Amino acid sequence: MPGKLRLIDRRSLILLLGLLLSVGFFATTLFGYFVSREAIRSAIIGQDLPLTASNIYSEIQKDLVRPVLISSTMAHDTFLRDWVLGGERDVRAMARYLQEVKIRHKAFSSFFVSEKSTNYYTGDGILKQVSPSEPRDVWYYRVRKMSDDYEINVDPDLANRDALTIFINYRVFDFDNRYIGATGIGLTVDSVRRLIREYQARFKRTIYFTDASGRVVLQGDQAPVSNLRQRPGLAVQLDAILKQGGGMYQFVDEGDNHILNVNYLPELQWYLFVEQNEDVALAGVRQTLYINLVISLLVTLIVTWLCYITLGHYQSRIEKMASTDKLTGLLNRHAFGILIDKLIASYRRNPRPISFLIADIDHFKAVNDGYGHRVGDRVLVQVAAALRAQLREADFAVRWGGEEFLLVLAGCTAEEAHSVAEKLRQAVAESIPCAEWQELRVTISIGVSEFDGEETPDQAIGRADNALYVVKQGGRNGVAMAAASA
Ligand SMILES: Nc1nc2c(ncn2[C@@H]2O[C@H](COP(=O)(O)OP(=O)(O)OP(=O)(O)O)[C@@H](O)[C@H]2O)c(=O)[nH]1
Repeated sequence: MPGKLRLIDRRSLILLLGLLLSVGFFATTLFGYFVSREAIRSAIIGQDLPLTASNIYSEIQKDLVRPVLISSTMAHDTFLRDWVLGGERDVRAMARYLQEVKIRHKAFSSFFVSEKSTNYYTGDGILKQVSPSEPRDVWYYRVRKMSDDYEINVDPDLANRDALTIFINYRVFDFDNRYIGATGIGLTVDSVRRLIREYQARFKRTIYFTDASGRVVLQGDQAPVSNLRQRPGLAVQLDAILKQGGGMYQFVDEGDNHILNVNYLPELQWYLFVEQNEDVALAGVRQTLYINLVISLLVTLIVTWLCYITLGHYQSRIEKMASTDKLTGLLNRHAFGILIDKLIASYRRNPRPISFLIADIDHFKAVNDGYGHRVGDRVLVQVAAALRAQLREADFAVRWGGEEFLLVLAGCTAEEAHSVAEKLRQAVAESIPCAEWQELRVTISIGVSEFDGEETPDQAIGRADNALYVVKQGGRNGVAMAAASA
């Protein structure tokens, strides 16, 4: 029973250790995760998105603001206005002018459309005449009516292969402020698109430009939608965002939280949207969290397993030390108490004979006195070894007293135990217990009893002891069977 109790103690200890380690690891891993998540979140809000926005902004300024200035210069150019007012006579002069502008500013095209003649002039001369019924000329009739000085028109139809083409359409007035046509240049915004693509690929950010209505006018490869009002999470706050003209926002789209940085570009009357899907940004830390949890679990399992093995090892060593006689290696009386209880319990369930042998070395005092205690000890060890040699698996031998031994033979009747005792007696008598003292011989006397099921084990051993006494009285070196219990 104490052994079982100790086992339960060991299991509880290991469970407690495992629990403590798991809770500790789990708490630190989770704490680390939340700290990293907050750090990433504040970096997205405080640095990443504003920085991306300002980089894109300066790139778009470089790509678009300059062309607006060029178009403005063209619209206010006295040559152009004088040439129109002079009756648009020398087409080649206008073509040269437009060609020059195009080459000097590396534009994709340069143009002037006259209100009076409806001619569409380019660097090559008259391209065509614009007409209100021609869908491709719709832009001109829009520009003609608009109140602003210019518009920026992203024209996908005129895309030059993969390159997106943008036209700056600038209204031209004569010196009396009468509308006389529209001029400007067409250009590609490849560098902006390249930058957008790069940011999107590297940081998994979505970048696009919208006009004041929320329509997407410029994007990398793909904007989430062509109009932001199609995104329910964003649509509800879109008007407020566009009205405020920029800031940091959040919205939920398809279950994911998105952080949004919006900037208004007054030069273009566009809004720059830089958006980060927070769940995508946190995928890395979340993966690290899972890996950490798995590592923590493995470490916990390994540590608890090692502790379980080590504790078991030391426990069995301590148990062995506590239950064994140091000199002979036989069991001591404490161990006997545990084992005999088990044996008797199994006898109660399934009665099988149990025999006891009490063996005592004859005249051992004389050995000690004659050869010294060291030799006496060696004799004890040798006799113990001879006893152990007779044991089967279910049997056990106990150092019962100084030079007295008890053998418990399970499944052995008194008759069988008697013959075992006789063999033992002979073996000891014939052995040389100490190699240094070849002439030294010892004998043993043995009393044998069989447990009758009615008595206690102590009583059966007492009967064997009485039989031993009889052998001693009879001259020693013999075996005697105990009398039946009274
Ligand atoms: N060397 C040694 N001697 C021991 C040990 N334990 C007990 N003894 C001695 O064993 C001797 C036992 O002597 P007695 O009880 O008189 O018995 P005996 O001399 O064997 O005589 P009988 O039993 O009558 O044959 C004592 O002198 C004890 O001191 C031990 O561990 N080592």
